[in-house]
Amino acid sequence: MFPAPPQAVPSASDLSRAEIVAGLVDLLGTTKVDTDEHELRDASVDRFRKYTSVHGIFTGPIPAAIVCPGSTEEVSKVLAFANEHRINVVPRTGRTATEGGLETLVENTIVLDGSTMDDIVSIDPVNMMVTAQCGVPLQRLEDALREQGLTTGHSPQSKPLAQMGGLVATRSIGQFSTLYGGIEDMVVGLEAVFPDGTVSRIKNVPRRAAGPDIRHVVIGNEGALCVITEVTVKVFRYQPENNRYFGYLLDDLEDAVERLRTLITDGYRPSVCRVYSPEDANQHFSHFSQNKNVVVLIAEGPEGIARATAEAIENTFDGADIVDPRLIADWFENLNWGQDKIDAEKLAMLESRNLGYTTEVSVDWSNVTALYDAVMHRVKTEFPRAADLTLLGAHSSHSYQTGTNLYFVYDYDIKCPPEREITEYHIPLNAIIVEEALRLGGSMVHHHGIGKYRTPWTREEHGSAYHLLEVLKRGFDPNGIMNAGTIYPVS
Ligand SMILES: Cc1cc2nc3c(=O)[nH]c(=O)nc-3n(C[C@H](O)[C@H](O)[C@H](O)COP(=O)(O)OP(=O)(O)OC[C@H]3O[C@@H](n4cnc5c(N)ncnc54)[C@H](O)[C@@H]3O)c2cc1C
Repeated sequence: MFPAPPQAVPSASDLSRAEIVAGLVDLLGTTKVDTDEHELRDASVDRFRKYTSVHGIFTGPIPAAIVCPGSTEEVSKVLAFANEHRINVVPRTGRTATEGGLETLVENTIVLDGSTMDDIVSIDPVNMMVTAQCGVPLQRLEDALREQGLTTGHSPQSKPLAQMGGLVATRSIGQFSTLYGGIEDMVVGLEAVFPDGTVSRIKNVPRRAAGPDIRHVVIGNEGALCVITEVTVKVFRYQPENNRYFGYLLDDLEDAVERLRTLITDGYRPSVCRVYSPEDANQHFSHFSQNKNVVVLIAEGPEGIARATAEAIENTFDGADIVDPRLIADWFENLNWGQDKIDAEKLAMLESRNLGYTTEVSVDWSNVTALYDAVMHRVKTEFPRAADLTLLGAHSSHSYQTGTNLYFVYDYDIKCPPEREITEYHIPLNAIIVEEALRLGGSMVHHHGIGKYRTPWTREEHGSAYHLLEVLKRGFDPNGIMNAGTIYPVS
């Protein structure tokens, strides 16, 4: 039995839709309050419902307004107003969310769009940090840093579109994470606004032992506790001239994962460490993958470190078939997704009725291939529409001392009306992967966030520690106005 999609929730507000809009116009003026019907419809979903939305089908509550505050003070005013009148608020920035975090589950929601708060506040090349408002796209920040020979080291595939607020709110991770870490390793300090309008600024210090690390109340909150208005992240020297690219073909997934584990646990940190199953490899590397597992690695950093890392890679993958490094470098050049690829995907979905989604989980080293095998087996034997799958595979793309992630990819032909795509295909596949990750002691979500579609398992994910999450919600959002149904299941 697979879970049902989240259900619409009636508004708890004492104000009508028109009164909410009028109140927002009073606070911000008409130019910052958008009630255009098409914009509102689009704002009711994210990429979890990309197939239904491309067909113009919007079945959930349509928000009352999209507001675009120009300052932290205006964010504070909007939240205080929403809190007083119990209006649901969904924050957004780059709108690349994939897990339903942007769905407006409650009637007459306010969508709070931070993308117009887009100043790069300061670049500090001495103390190696950059401060940016929530609406700065990561690509723009990187371009500005690279002019000074610097980089954030953060490179999610959505870098051209995703913005700093959303990147921090989802605990995002980039392709070079094994060297630079996830966003949680990069955030030095930040500013956030809480539902009652309180503005909290966590100062920038190299480290401190002044109680629990309160940055982590904000990082990964997915708009369910507060709105992030500004962030400061570390920067590093950008030295691509030292990069060395590696590719290998291996017959056996377990062998590939074991060599990766050896490399990492021996203490090496290539920026990129990826192992693709043969099925997944075929969609990226059909020109050389030969139906084998493909390993992709990049050694980077200061010259001496890059050289030592490269030597360790060559030793660890000794005996595997070597791929021409130029093929790996070329592949990286075209990996990121801008608006052009999103638009092309929309056209393709309409023309071909074939769609691809992903579910990313993590697990310790001992259980990587067990998880892969279990998911492949269950999907093939239990998923009622297995015959419609055109791709099912996985890759590991972010590795740690104790384990790695598995990023499952699945494409399918849609042989049902568009409005049933989610329940017939996406939810069952997502459920199988999440259940198997939890069964093997892993995490049900590695980097996309819980959104609204993995909430059936939030309690199981956290076990007895779910209590801590509940206390955070009660403490920071007692009226339950922040992004209802995200992280926390609707009660
Ligand atoms: C093609 C593609 C590739 C992707 N690749 C990666 C990848 O490599 N790594 C990765 O980690 N993710 C990836 N993602 C997922 C997505 O890009 C990330 O989750 C990203 O961090 C979202 O940032 P955003 O600015 O688009 O946020 P949005 O989509 O606007 O919002 C995401 C979530 O954060 C909340 N939120 C947004 N802004 C704020 C704020 N200011 N304060 C509080 N809450 C807020 C929203 O309510 C929502 O729940 C990819 C997505 C796509 C479409």
